[in-house]
Amino acid sequence: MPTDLPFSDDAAPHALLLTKLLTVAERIAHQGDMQAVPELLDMASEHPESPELAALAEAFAKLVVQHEVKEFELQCTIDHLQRTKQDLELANYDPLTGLANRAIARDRLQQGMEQSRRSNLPLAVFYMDLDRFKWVNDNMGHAAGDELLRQVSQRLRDAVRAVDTVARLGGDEFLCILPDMLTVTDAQALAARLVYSLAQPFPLAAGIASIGTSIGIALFPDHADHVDGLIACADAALYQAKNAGRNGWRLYERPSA
Ligand SMILES: Nc1nc2c(ncn2[C@@H]2O[C@H](COP(=O)(O)OP(=O)(O)OP(=O)(O)O)[C@@H](O)[C@H]2O)c(=O)[nH]1
Repeated sequence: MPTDLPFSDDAAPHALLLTKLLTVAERIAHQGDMQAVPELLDMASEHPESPELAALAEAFAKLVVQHEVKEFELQCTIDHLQRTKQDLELANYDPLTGLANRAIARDRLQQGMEQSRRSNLPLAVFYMDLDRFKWVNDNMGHAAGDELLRQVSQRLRDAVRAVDTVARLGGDEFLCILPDMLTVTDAQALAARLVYSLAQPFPLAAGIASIGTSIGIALFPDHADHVDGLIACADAALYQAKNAGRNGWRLYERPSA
Protein backbone atom coordinates (compact mmCIF):
# COMPACT_ATOMS: atom_id res chain seq x y z
CA MET A 1 0.00 0.00 0.00
CA PRO A 2 1.59 3.33 -0.96
CA THR A 3 1.95 5.53 2.09
CA ASP A 4 3.24 8.72 0.45
CA LEU A 5 -0.24 10.15 -0.21
CA PRO A 6 -0.70 13.40 1.67
CA PHE A 7 -3.87 12.23 3.35
CA SER A 8 -5.53 8.95 4.18
CA ASP A 9 -8.95 8.27 2.66
CA ASP A 10 -10.52 9.66 5.80
CA ALA A 11 -8.31 12.69 5.76
CA ALA A 12 -8.98 13.62 2.10
CA PRO A 13 -12.45 15.13 2.57
CA HIS A 14 -11.15 16.99 5.60
CA ALA A 15 -8.24 18.40 3.58
CA LEU A 16 -10.62 19.38 0.79
CA LEU A 17 -12.83 21.10 3.32
CA LEU A 18 -9.86 22.96 4.81
CA THR A 19 -8.75 24.06 1.34
CA LYS A 20 -12.23 25.48 0.64
CA LEU A 21 -12.26 26.99 4.08
CA LEU A 22 -8.92 28.73 3.47
CA THR A 23 -10.10 30.07 0.11
CA VAL A 24 -13.21 31.60 1.69
CA ALA A 25 -11.25 32.87 4.70
CA GLU A 26 -8.72 34.53 2.40
CA ARG A 27 -11.50 36.24 0.47
CA ILE A 28 -12.69 37.72 3.74
CA ALA A 29 -9.29 38.51 5.24
CA HIS A 30 -7.42 39.77 2.17
CA GLN A 31 -10.13 41.13 -0.10
CA GLY A 32 -12.47 42.33 2.68
CA ASP A 33 -15.24 40.35 0.99
CA MET A 34 -17.82 40.22 3.77
CA GLN A 35 -20.28 38.44 1.42
CA ALA A 36 -18.15 35.32 1.94
CA VAL A 37 -19.00 35.13 5.65
CA PRO A 38 -22.49 33.62 5.17
CA GLU A 39 -20.82 30.96 2.93
CA LEU A 40 -18.48 30.18 5.79
CA LEU A 41 -21.37 29.93 8.23
CA ASP A 42 -23.22 27.59 5.82
CA MET A 43 -20.11 25.42 5.52
CA ALA A 44 -19.83 25.29 9.30
CA SER A 45 -23.44 24.18 9.72
CA GLU A 46 -23.00 21.54 6.98
CA HIS A 47 -19.88 20.18 8.71
CA PRO A 48 -20.51 20.10 12.46
CA GLU A 49 -17.69 17.51 12.69
CA SER A 50 -15.01 20.14 11.90
CA PRO A 51 -13.92 22.11 15.00
CA GLU A 52 -11.59 24.32 12.87
CA LEU A 53 -14.52 25.31 10.73
CA ALA A 54 -16.75 26.10 13.70
CA ALA A 55 -14.02 28.19 15.36
CA LEU A 56 -13.21 30.09 12.18
CA ALA A 57 -16.87 30.69 11.35
CA GLU A 58 -17.44 32.08 14.82
CA ALA A 59 -14.37 34.32 14.60
CA PHE A 60 -15.40 35.72 11.24
CA ALA A 61 -19.03 36.15 12.32
CA LYS A 62 -17.72 38.33 15.19
CA LEU A 63 -15.56 40.19 12.69
CA VAL A 64 -18.60 40.93 10.52
CA VAL A 65 -20.49 42.37 13.47
CA GLN A 66 -17.48 44.55 14.38
CA HIS A 67 -17.13 45.59 10.74
CA GLU A 68 -20.81 46.58 10.56
CA VAL A 69 -20.54 48.53 13.82
CA LYS A 70 -17.45 50.36 12.48
CA GLU A 71 -19.20 51.06 9.18
CA PHE A 72 -22.20 52.46 11.07
CA GLU A 73 -19.93 54.63 13.26
CA LEU A 74 -18.08 55.86 10.17
CA GLN A 75 -21.36 56.73 8.43
CA CYS A 76 -22.52 58.64 11.55
CA THR A 77 -19.25 60.61 11.51
CA ILE A 78 -19.61 61.35 7.78
CA ASP A 79 -23.25 62.51 8.30
CA HIS A 80 -22.17 64.71 11.20
CA LEU A 81 -19.34 66.27 9.15
CA GLN A 82 -21.70 66.92 6.23
CA ARG A 83 -24.24 68.63 8.52
CA THR A 84 -21.48 70.74 10.08
CA LYS A 85 -20.21 71.69 6.62
CA GLN A 86 -23.76 72.67 5.50
CA ASP A 87 -24.26 74.73 8.69
CA LEU A 88 -20.95 76.48 8.08
CA GLU A 89 -21.84 77.20 4.46
CA LEU A 90 -25.21 78.61 5.49
CA ALA A 91 -23.56 80.77 8.12
CA ASN A 92 -20.74 82.00 5.89
CA TYR A 93 -21.89 81.99 2.28
CA ASP A 94 -24.68 83.60 0.32
CA PRO A 95 -26.86 80.68 -0.85
CA LEU A 96 -27.85 82.36 -4.15
CA THR A 97 -24.38 83.14 -5.48
CA GLY A 98 -22.04 81.07 -3.31
CA LEU A 99 -20.10 84.26 -2.50
CA ALA A 100 -18.90 85.08 1.00
CA ASN A 101 -21.54 86.87 3.08
CA ARG A 102 -21.21 90.03 5.15
CA ALA A 103 -19.84 88.24 8.24
CA ILE A 104 -17.05 86.56 6.27
CA ALA A 105 -16.36 89.79 4.38
CA ARG A 106 -15.74 91.63 7.66
CA ASP A 107 -13.44 88.85 8.80
CA ARG A 108 -11.46 88.85 5.52
CA LEU A 109 -11.22 92.62 5.66
CA GLN A 110 -9.72 92.42 9.14
CA GLN A 111 -7.24 89.75 7.97
CA GLY A 112 -6.43 91.74 4.80
CA MET A 113 -5.67 94.84 6.87
CA GLU A 114 -3.27 92.86 9.05
CA GLN A 115 -1.60 91.46 5.93
CA SER A 116 -1.30 94.96 4.46
CA ARG A 117 0.32 96.18 7.68
CA ARG A 118 2.95 93.46 7.28
CA SER A 119 3.51 93.91 3.54
CA ASN A 120 3.29 97.70 3.65
CA LEU A 121 1.10 97.63 0.54
CA PRO A 122 -2.32 99.30 0.50
CA LEU A 123 -5.55 97.33 0.67
CA ALA A 124 -8.52 98.45 -1.42
CA VAL A 125 -12.19 97.95 -0.63
CA PHE A 126 -14.76 98.26 -3.40
CA TYR A 127 -18.36 98.84 -2.34
CA MET A 128 -20.49 98.03 -5.40
CA ASP A 129 -24.15 98.49 -6.16
CA LEU A 130 -25.72 97.46 -9.47
CA ASP A 131 -27.51 100.13 -11.53
CA ARG A 132 -31.04 99.49 -12.85
CA PHE A 133 -31.19 96.05 -11.29
CA LYS A 134 -34.77 96.64 -10.14
CA TRP A 135 -35.73 97.08 -13.80
CA VAL A 136 -34.64 93.49 -14.53
CA ASN A 137 -36.69 92.17 -11.60
CA ASP A 138 -39.74 94.19 -12.55
CA ASN A 139 -39.64 93.52 -16.29
CA MET A 140 -38.01 90.10 -16.66
CA GLY A 141 -39.04 88.48 -13.38
CA HIS A 142 -37.42 87.72 -10.03
CA ALA A 143 -35.91 84.47 -11.36
CA ALA A 144 -34.14 86.48 -14.09
CA GLY A 145 -32.90 88.84 -11.37
CA ASP A 146 -31.51 85.87 -9.45
CA GLU A 147 -29.83 84.52 -12.57
CA LEU A 148 -28.33 87.95 -13.22
CA LEU A 149 -26.96 88.13 -9.67
CA ARG A 150 -25.28 84.75 -10.19
CA GLN A 151 -23.73 85.87 -13.49
CA VAL A 152 -22.55 89.13 -11.92
CA SER A 153 -20.91 87.11 -9.14
CA GLN A 154 -19.12 84.94 -11.68
CA ARG A 155 -17.81 87.96 -13.61
CA LEU A 156 -16.55 89.52 -10.39
CA ARG A 157 -14.85 86.30 -9.33
CA ASP A 158 -13.22 85.98 -12.76
CA ALA A 159 -11.90 89.55 -12.61
CA VAL A 160 -10.12 89.40 -9.26
CA ARG A 161 -7.12 87.44 -7.98
CA ALA A 162 -7.34 84.30 -5.87
CA VAL A 163 -6.21 86.28 -2.80
CA ASP A 164 -9.09 88.74 -3.15
CA THR A 165 -12.54 88.26 -1.64
CA VAL A 166 -15.82 89.02 -3.36
CA ALA A 167 -18.80 89.10 -1.01
CA ARG A 168 -22.50 89.73 -1.50
CA LEU A 169 -23.73 92.03 1.23
CA GLY A 170 -27.38 91.56 0.26
CA GLY A 171 -29.73 92.64 -2.56
CA ASP A 172 -27.59 93.98 -5.42
CA GLU A 173 -24.70 95.11 -3.21
CA PHE A 174 -21.24 93.54 -3.31
CA LEU A 175 -17.95 94.12 -1.54
CA CYS A 176 -14.52 93.34 -3.01
CA ILE A 177 -11.59 93.11 -0.62
CA LEU A 178 -8.30 93.50 -2.43
CA PRO A 179 -5.19 93.18 -0.26
CA ASP A 180 -1.68 94.09 -1.40
CA MET A 181 -2.64 96.54 -4.15
CA LEU A 182 0.62 97.90 -5.53
CA THR A 183 -0.67 101.41 -6.19
CA VAL A 184 -3.87 103.44 -6.06
CA THR A 185 -3.77 103.43 -9.85
CA ASP A 186 -3.99 99.61 -9.82
CA ALA A 187 -7.15 99.82 -7.72
CA GLN A 188 -8.64 102.42 -10.05
CA ALA A 189 -7.76 100.36 -13.13
CA LEU A 190 -9.44 97.29 -11.63
CA ALA A 191 -12.55 99.32 -10.77
CA ALA A 192 -12.70 100.56 -14.38
CA ARG A 193 -12.40 96.96 -15.63
CA LEU A 194 -15.24 95.82 -13.35
CA VAL A 195 -17.48 98.69 -14.47
CA TYR A 196 -16.77 97.75 -18.09
CA SER A 197 -17.30 94.03 -17.50
CA LEU A 198 -20.68 94.48 -15.80
CA ALA A 199 -21.83 96.91 -18.50
CA GLN A 200 -21.63 94.09 -21.05
CA PRO A 201 -25.00 92.41 -21.75
CA PHE A 202 -26.02 89.39 -19.68
CA PRO A 203 -27.58 86.49 -21.58
CA LEU A 204 -30.40 85.25 -19.30
CA ALA A 205 -32.98 82.53 -19.95
CA ALA A 206 -35.64 85.27 -20.16
CA GLY A 207 -33.63 87.41 -22.62
CA ILE A 208 -30.66 89.76 -22.69
CA ALA A 209 -30.31 92.09 -19.69
CA SER A 210 -28.21 95.24 -19.59
CA ILE A 211 -27.30 96.88 -16.32
CA GLY A 212 -24.39 98.85 -14.95
CA THR A 213 -22.53 99.15 -11.70
CA SER A 214 -21.29 101.92 -9.46
CA ILE A 215 -18.22 101.43 -7.27
CA GLY A 216 -16.92 103.31 -4.26
CA ILE A 217 -13.23 102.75 -3.46
CA ALA A 218 -11.64 103.18 -0.04
CA LEU A 219 -8.02 102.43 0.85
CA PHE A 220 -6.32 101.14 3.94
CA PRO A 221 -4.44 102.78 5.61
CA ASP A 222 -5.07 106.12 3.84
CA HIS A 223 -8.81 106.49 4.48
CA ALA A 224 -9.48 104.47 7.65
CA ASP A 225 -7.69 101.95 9.83
CA HIS A 226 -10.59 99.76 11.01
CA VAL A 227 -13.23 97.59 9.34
CA ASP A 228 -16.32 99.73 9.91
CA GLY A 229 -14.52 102.96 9.02
CA LEU A 230 -13.18 101.54 5.77
CA ILE A 231 -16.58 100.15 4.72
CA ALA A 232 -18.21 103.48 5.58
CA CYS A 233 -15.65 105.34 3.40
CA ALA A 234 -16.24 102.95 0.48
CA ASP A 235 -20.00 103.40 0.93
CA ALA A 236 -19.63 107.20 0.91
CA ALA A 237 -17.58 106.97 -2.31
CA LEU A 238 -20.26 104.73 -3.82
CA TYR A 239 -22.84 107.38 -3.01
CA GLN A 240 -20.70 109.89 -4.91
CA ALA A 241 -20.40 107.52 -7.87
CA LYS A 242 -24.21 107.07 -7.97
CA ASN A 243 -24.71 110.84 -7.76
CA ALA A 244 -22.20 111.39 -10.54
CA GLY A 245 -24.50 109.53 -12.93
CA ARG A 246 -23.88 105.82 -12.16
CA ASN A 247 -21.90 103.25 -14.18
CA GLY A 248 -18.57 104.47 -12.86
CA TRP A 249 -16.25 104.50 -9.85
CA ARG A 250 -15.17 107.10 -7.30
CA LEU A 251 -12.23 107.11 -4.92
CA TYR A 252 -13.15 108.23 -1.41
CA GLU A 253 -12.42 111.87 -0.71
CA ARG A 254 -12.40 113.29 2.81
CA PRO A 255 -15.01 116.01 3.22
CA SER A 256 -13.24 119.38 3.19
CA ALA A 257 -13.08 120.98 6.62
N1 LIG B 1 -33.99 88.79 -7.92
C1 LIG B 1 -33.61 89.25 -6.72
N2 LIG B 1 -33.86 90.54 -6.39
C2 LIG B 1 -33.44 90.98 -5.20
C3 LIG B 1 -32.79 90.16 -4.27
N3 LIG B 1 -32.52 90.89 -3.16
C4 LIG B 1 -32.97 92.14 -3.39
N4 LIG B 1 -33.53 92.21 -4.63
C5 LIG B 1 -34.11 93.36 -5.31
O1 LIG B 1 -33.04 94.18 -5.71
C6 LIG B 1 -33.55 95.50 -5.94
C7 LIG B 1 -32.54 96.47 -5.40
O2 LIG B 1 -33.06 97.76 -5.46
P1 LIG B 1 -32.24 98.99 -5.99
O3 LIG B 1 -30.79 98.87 -5.64
O4 LIG B 1 -32.95 100.21 -5.53
O5 LIG B 1 -32.41 98.82 -7.54
P2 LIG B 1 -31.64 99.52 -8.73
O6 LIG B 1 -32.57 99.49 -9.87
O7 LIG B 1 -30.34 98.83 -8.94
O8 LIG B 1 -31.44 101.00 -8.23
P3 LIG B 1 -30.18 101.94 -8.47
O9 LIG B 1 -29.06 101.38 -7.66
O10 LIG B 1 -30.63 103.27 -7.97
O11 LIG B 1 -29.86 101.95 -9.93
C8 LIG B 1 -34.93 95.55 -5.30
O12 LIG B 1 -35.91 95.50 -6.31
C9 LIG B 1 -34.99 94.23 -4.47
O13 LIG B 1 -36.30 93.71 -4.41
C10 LIG B 1 -32.57 88.80 -4.64
O14 LIG B 1 -32.01 87.99 -3.89
N5 LIG B 1 -32.99 88.39 -5.86
